[in-house]
Amino acid sequence: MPAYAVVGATSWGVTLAALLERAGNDVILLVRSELEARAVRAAGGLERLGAGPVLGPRVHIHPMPLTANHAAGVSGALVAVPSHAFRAAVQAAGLPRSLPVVSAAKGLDLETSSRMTEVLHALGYDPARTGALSGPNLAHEIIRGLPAAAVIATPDLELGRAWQTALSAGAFRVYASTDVVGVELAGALKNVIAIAAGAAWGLEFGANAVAAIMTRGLAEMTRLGLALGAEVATFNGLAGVGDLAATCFSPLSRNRRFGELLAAGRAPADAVDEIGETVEGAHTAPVALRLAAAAGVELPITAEVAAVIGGERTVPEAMLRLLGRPLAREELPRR
Ligand SMILES: NC(=O)c1ccc[n+]([C@@H]2O[C@H](COP(=O)([O-])OP(=O)(O)OC[C@H]3O[C@@H](n4cnc5c(N)ncnc54)[C@H](O)[C@@H]3O)[C@@H](O)[C@H]2O)c1
Ligand SMILES: O=P(O)(O)OC[C@H](O)CO
Repeated sequence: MPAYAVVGATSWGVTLAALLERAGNDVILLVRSELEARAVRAAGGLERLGAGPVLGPRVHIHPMPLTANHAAGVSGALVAVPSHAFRAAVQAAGLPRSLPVVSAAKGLDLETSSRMTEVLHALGYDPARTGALSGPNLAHEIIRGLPAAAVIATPDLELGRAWQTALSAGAFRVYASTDVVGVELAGALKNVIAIAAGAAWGLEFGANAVAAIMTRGLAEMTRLGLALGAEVATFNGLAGVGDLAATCFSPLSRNRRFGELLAAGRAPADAVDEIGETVEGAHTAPVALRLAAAAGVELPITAEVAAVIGGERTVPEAMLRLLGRPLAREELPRR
């Protein structure tokens, strides 16, 4: 029986463990402590997912690290912790360096501006066997069995096909890609644009304004992606426009809700506390700006989001600055 490891009993980690099990795999869910293992076993998952027990008998919940005994039967690992905890979680998980490892996180490393697969490479994992999973994937919907699609990017399409089979279960459909850079960048950058969309919802600007933010946001995500070696098509796919749409429109999105709270005048730290879960875009905005400056690319929406998070201006001031930019031709990145 194929077996896979999932690192992190987060909303997405538990959902991925459930999907792998539903697709017929044995799963080892690696958690931070025996105490956490007991809590996840007792709940059959995570209470905050609001779906009741979702993990069956083929999901084995163990504290990190992966033991040599368990590692022998594992075909691959998915890492589903927030990007700020990614490096430490991978180190603690003790995954063999030869194992295919996929990042399911949607963020960039604050210290090094790296993508999560670059963090894996820096830790000694084989670039040919690492990849990224992304797409319009709100865990709360997927865990209830609602239809959704994702994209898994690996340098080698054969490896991607194996992941597709491992993860596609019921109404969850996984597509394969070889554009690791694009899938990772799209997944991270869309969170920042979703904060701006949330702010527009919070100010009751309406669907026209949100659609404009999404469209111009997609243009700046694509510009940066192209400058960093991604393919334009990826930004028109599930990891790009697909995830951007889900995140900007769904009230379930933490990034959107964060933007709404900022628009209501909440301090960024208070808004994160109130949400009580991961808000990746808040960390990604300044990193994206650093990458853009180094690549000579302009990211106007991201810059305003970073300025609001940095306490330099209020949401209404940021919106006025975006609306007051010089009139321009509608340039859409194509290459
Ligand atoms: N939740 C979703 O719908 C969803 C969907 C797709 C991708 N993602 C991505 O998955 C990553 C994790 O997000 P999430 O929503 O599943 O997280 P979450 O908000 O459910 O959990 C984050 C919290 O989990 C706890 N945690 C558990 N194990 C941890 C570990 N090993 N290291 C650090 N913290 C740990 C911490 O308390 C942390 O604050 C993010 O990068 C997110 O963008 C999330
Ligand atoms: O709740 P968010 O904003 O972190 O979004 C979750 C997923 O990334 C949506 O695809």
